[in-house]
Amino acid sequence: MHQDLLKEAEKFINISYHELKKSDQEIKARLLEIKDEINRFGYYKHTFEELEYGAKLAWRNSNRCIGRLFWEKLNVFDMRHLSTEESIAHALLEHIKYATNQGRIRSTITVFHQKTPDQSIKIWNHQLIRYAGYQTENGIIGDPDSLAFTRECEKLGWKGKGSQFDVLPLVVQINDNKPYMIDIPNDLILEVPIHHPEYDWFKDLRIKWYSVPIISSMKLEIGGIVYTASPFNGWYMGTEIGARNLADENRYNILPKISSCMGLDQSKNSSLWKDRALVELNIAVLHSYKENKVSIVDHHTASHQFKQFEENERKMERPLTGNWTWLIPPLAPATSHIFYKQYNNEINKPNYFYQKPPYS
Ligand code: HEM
Ligand SMILES: N=C(Nc1cccc(CNC[C@@H]2CCCN2)c1)c1cccs1
Repeated sequence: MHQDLLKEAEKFINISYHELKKSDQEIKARLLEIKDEINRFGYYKHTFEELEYGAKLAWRNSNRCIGRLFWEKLNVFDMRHLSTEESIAHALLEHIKYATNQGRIRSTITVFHQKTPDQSIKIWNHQLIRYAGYQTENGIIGDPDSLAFTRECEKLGWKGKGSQFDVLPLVVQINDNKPYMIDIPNDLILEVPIHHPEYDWFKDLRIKWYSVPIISSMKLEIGGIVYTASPFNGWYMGTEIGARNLADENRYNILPKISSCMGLDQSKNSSLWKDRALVELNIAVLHSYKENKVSIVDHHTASHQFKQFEENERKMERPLTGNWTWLIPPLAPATSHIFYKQYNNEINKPNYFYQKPPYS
């Protein structure tokens, strides 16, 4: 058991210290320290520099991520010293504030204490900011993806307003303690009303989305150490909102409404009414975020940025890994160079991984 941990630690220290241009001397010394710590405690503690670079490497190794050109620009908040639910929840609110930055979104990760035999920290939210989903006798209100988590929050005493866009509370759990739940203050939640640059009726659909996607359900693994609470954010690619979150039938499913307002013929597939509604919805999303000065990237620009990332990695003689099925954008995929290439989907570490949900 400690052998694997030591092996993972050695691989990580060798890669990171080499890239950080440290001497062989330093590498050897650090490895001795870690070996000793593992022998005494069964795990070891990262320096801040190791944690910071490890979080960046994990982003660079995220095969499904099209946004990796900016992997070196990640703001890392070290919150490993926090040991109470209240202080952890407060740090999450600070993360939301700092990352949002009034719309000039800053890629940020907050890392809480590593998993050890006597301490595990779990954030129950999928994303720090997300809308509730309610099952009612006449269908689902809100985000169907949130049905299970919304029920957990209600079990913990939360009561939503029952609207299409109720922001869920934060839920933090240490070990097997009763989960700690708090509402996010409204002034911390920056949202964008979705309007269309030409179709004035679009605003009557009364749809909006939140500015900052902050993934809080994945774990970060660096050199054999697992950080089960390590929420991270970037900014949205428009298609995530316009081609999936608002468009999927099992999400907000608004294409039929848009198509009716556009007066399209929904009686036959070949009118491509779905495609026309999709394009206008995605134009509206990009237009609205830009109008509100909230960071967003269109899928064409994001593809070009990813191409630059590929070139940088080749120049640095690092083998590129990627997951084609996630990298191609869901809208006009064949207009992206990604569509025409194959990618090695090998999983390198450090990386971000799914973990089993704390509730079920
Ligand atoms: C800066 C702007 C960024 C953009 C535009 C971006 C874009 C994306 C998109 C579009 C996806 C696919 C998501 C989906 O289809 O559900 C994705 C996946 C992913 N991104 Fe990025 N990303 C960015 C930054 C980051 C950062 C800062 C991290 C971590 C430090 C990150 C880690 C990941 C991971 C781990 C996945 C895979 C998630 C999964 O497997 O469910 N990304 N990214
Ligand atoms: N732009 C983003 N999008 C993103 C990134 C990772 C994961 C997700 C959520 N993906 C899960 C959904 C639900 C199933 C398929 N997609 C979104 C970012 C979120 C956090 C950093 S970047």
